[in-house]
Amino acid sequence: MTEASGGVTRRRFLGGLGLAGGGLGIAAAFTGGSAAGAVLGLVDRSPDGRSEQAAGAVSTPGRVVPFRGRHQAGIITPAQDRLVFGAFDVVTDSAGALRDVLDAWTIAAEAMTQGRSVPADDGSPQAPPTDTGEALGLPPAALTVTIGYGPRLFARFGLATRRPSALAELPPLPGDRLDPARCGGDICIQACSDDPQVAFHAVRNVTRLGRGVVVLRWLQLGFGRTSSTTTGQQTPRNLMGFKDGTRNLRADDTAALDRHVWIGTETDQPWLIGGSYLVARRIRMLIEAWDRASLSEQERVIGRRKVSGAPLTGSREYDPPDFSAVRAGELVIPSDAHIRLASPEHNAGRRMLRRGYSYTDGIDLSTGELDAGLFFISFHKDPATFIAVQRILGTQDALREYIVHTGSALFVCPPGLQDGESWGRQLFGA
Ligand SMILES: C=CC1=C(C)c2cc3[nH]c(cc4nc(cc5[nH]c(cc1n2)c(C)c5CCC(=O)O)C(CCC(=O)O)=C4C)c(C)c3C=C
Ligand SMILES: [Fe+2]
Repeated sequence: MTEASGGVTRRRFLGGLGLAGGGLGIAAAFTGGSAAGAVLGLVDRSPDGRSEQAAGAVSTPGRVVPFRGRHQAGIITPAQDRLVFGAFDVVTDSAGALRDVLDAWTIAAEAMTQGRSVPADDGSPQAPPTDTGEALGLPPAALTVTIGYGPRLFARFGLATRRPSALAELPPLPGDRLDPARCGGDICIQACSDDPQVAFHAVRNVTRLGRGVVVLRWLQLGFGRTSSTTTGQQTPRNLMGFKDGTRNLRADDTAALDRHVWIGTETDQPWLIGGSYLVARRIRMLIEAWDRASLSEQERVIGRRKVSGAPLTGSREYDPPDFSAVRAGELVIPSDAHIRLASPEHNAGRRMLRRGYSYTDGIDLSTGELDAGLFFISFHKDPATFIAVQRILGTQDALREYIVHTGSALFVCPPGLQDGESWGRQLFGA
């Protein structure tokens, strides 16, 4: 399954992450940029050896989402059906070791998004296989691997001068019932794919490549994307049964993305221009209580019709909500309706890109109720937007009765990589 092309140094580096001496091999590989795959003799997983992108097709499961570009994939690229989100703690004190891992992750992530295995060693039966193997034969399935860095990382490894001032732990927010075991992290990897096994394979393999340098702090699986990020996508439904993402920012609205999502020249860290802040919130839905609420109560809570997704002031999904409409002396969209309180009209024009997923982690053993809900992910030019909106939602939103925030994290996602760049080089600045 492998092709011997890397020699002993690279085999050791990539196979067992023997970091000593490995950096050189990786640096050489990056000078080939996107040709690194050929240099390293990557294994093509697809049965016929071709990616559908090469053949000009755009449909899943063979779809390849380009790994490199101005922005990281996995932010405004079309939301896939599945998510595996890993938050890692860095457990080494060696900046060089961390950098080497990030460089190895770059090569592995680029390969996997192309439907290839983690770059191979010489296939020695005496060593564990470089790639764990469960994605062999599976197509790329639109895999994206997106990296982000948490606030605490910048207090170490000489990175203080690279920290953007907007990156700090999220403050306690009203209504939080956070489980520390589901919060924070030094690095996040968001793997999205239309195939759950492909997404899992990506996080499993970066975890393995990082052994001794990073450890998983928490992991969240998601299914059924709960927002659309492109105009071509139908609005999906969340576990409350409502269409979620109707008024989301769209990939083709570049002016709005520049204003609300992408870090721009206002940052004190120019290396982050083109990146974005990622907020992750694990929000449990009290599904049993929700399912006992009448349809009209559910629609008043959200401010939209359940079946059509239309605002209570309209008849079709994309009708703009009229927040001033009054019927029989009452606001048609109630004052505590979720879409009113979250709207830019109510938040000084603030908007965000939502890219969350539904989750279920079985049942809450203490009550026998479902532990299921929304793994909310949003992207921001400035995380202050999330804080401001959540302060309002956490104190006034009618939805509060049916949800609990149980996990929380903030990361800054750097911009996309150019040919020849790696995550390690990008973070440490050459
Ligand atoms: C702080 C940000 C937000 C959290 C947390 C949040 C949780 C949450 N939302 C839903 C369901 C829906 N949200 C909808 C719209 C919507 N939600 C937010 C922000 C947060 N939601 C925004 C910014 C918006 C868009 C507002 C606008 O631009 O007008 C909708 C309506 C459909 C849509 O526009 O997407 C639903 C439904 C749940 C169930 C939930 C927590 C579990
Ligand atoms: Fe919402």
